[in-house]
Amino acid sequence: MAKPNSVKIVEVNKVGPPPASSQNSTAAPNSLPLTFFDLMWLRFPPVQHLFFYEVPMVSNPTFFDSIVPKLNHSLSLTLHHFLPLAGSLTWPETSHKPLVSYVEGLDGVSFTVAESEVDLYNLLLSETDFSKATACHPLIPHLALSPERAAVLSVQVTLFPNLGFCIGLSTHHAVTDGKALTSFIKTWSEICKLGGDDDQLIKPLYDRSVIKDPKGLEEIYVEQWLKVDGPNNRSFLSNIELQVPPDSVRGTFELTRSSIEKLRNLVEIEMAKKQNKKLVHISTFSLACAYAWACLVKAEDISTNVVFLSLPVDCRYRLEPRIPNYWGNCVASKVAIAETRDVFGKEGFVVAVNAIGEAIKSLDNIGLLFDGAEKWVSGMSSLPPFRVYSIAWSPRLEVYGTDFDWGRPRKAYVTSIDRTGAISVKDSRNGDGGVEIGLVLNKHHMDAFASLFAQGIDEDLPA
Ligand SMILES: CC(C)(COP(=O)(O)OP(=O)(O)OC[C@H]1O[C@@H](n2cnc3c(N)ncnc32)[C@H](O)[C@@H]1OP(=O)(O)O)[C@@H](O)C(=O)NCCC(=O)NCCSC(=O)CC(=O)O
Repeated sequence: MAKPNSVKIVEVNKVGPPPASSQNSTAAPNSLPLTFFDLMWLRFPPVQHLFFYEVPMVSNPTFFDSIVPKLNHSLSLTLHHFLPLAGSLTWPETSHKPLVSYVEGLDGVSFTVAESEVDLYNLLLSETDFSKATACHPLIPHLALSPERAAVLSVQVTLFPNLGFCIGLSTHHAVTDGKALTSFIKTWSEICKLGGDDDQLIKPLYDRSVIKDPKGLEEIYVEQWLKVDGPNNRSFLSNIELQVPPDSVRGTFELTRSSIEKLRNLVEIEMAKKQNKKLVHISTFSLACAYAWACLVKAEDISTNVVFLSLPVDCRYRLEPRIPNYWGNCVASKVAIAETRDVFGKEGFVVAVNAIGEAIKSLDNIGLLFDGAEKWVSGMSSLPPFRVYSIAWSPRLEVYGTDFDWGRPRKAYVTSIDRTGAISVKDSRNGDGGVEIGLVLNKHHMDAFASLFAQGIDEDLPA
């Protein structure tokens, strides 16, 4: 019997933008230097996503003769505006830092077409069972990495006969963050839906001079990376091999709009009781992250005195001047800190909201945005001896709005959290302003988390 995780690879080809001669001058630059924001992620494992689309009764001919060519052609048109994604990262001896460049005829996006041979669709989308974390791996495209060269994007489309298909993406974080990747995916889906290029689409800003670096972080990060397993280590391979823990399972948990409102009321009541005027930031994001974090600390029965939660912060709206359309990496990191025993307490969730709120509130002071940034690369190049929780993705990136012409995704996963251990936070599929939490844990911790998660929102919280 076939193992319930196998797909048949039908073809692998390379997709690039249309030839330069056939295009107008709005193309993205062929080559870009990395900024300090990019350098932070130089050896980070690929960020991987899966988007499942339900297309009942989809046949093999429809998929191979219509859907795949449509996705392939629109990808090519889209890459014209996002050339770095079709390129490669290199670090020539003549350059003091790495760069990403696209060379026509050499580079391109690896595009794999596959067919699922078993019912992976129902296995992975089951609402009642947790799927094995590795079950979805055959749907994720390989991102070619070698010491000398790293691919930036690879794509895989996989057919589930009669059920639908899935689009898998692997990307290199040193070239794109969540906002930049989302702008590419949204543009691709729009072009696919419209059936051609659209000049009205918002064009990315590639100008690197808008990124100021008064602390000299670029120099610091380059020096630090060269020294990790160095001297002069210009490799793209990580010194830390992040593994998917054996026996881990993948879980998705929904906080509906009304659950979030209940949580918000709970926090406000607790704050009023204590006449605590300190808490000034109670957003949907902080409530959702705090709830997941508090449940997780309890489920994992953490024994350290203090717990940390690292939050990604989009700096595009926080730099002066603002750079909303900047394309590349522009995320910083803020860490929320709480005493573990307080998180375990009856008001653990409120403690977690406070900790996250304080971390986010500190961003009002732009001077604190890069506080401690000198140590960000050293933090990335070694594993801490204790659990550091982190958040991946953001509800604001609205993955469930990604419609390539086959409707909203039936399900979207940030699958790479299985290596990083991050908590993924996304918008809710039903578009009600709720939040979807994604986790990969061992089965024992997942069961404990599920129970705590359900208890907390089922309890009679004031609505
Ligand atoms: C620091 C933050 C997380 C804090 O978020 P918060 O929502 O708590 O606070 P905030 O000040 O931004 O927003 C306060 C309120 O205004 C609303 N609001 C503000 N700006 C908005 C916008 N542009 N679009 C829609 N809503 C917006 C919020 O929804 C919220 O309302 P309401 O409470 O009603 O909702 C965020 O500002 C931020 O930078 N988010 C982006 C993170 C990101 O890019 N992540 C991807 C990283 S890359 C990645 O993850 C890849 C990987 O590593 O795997």
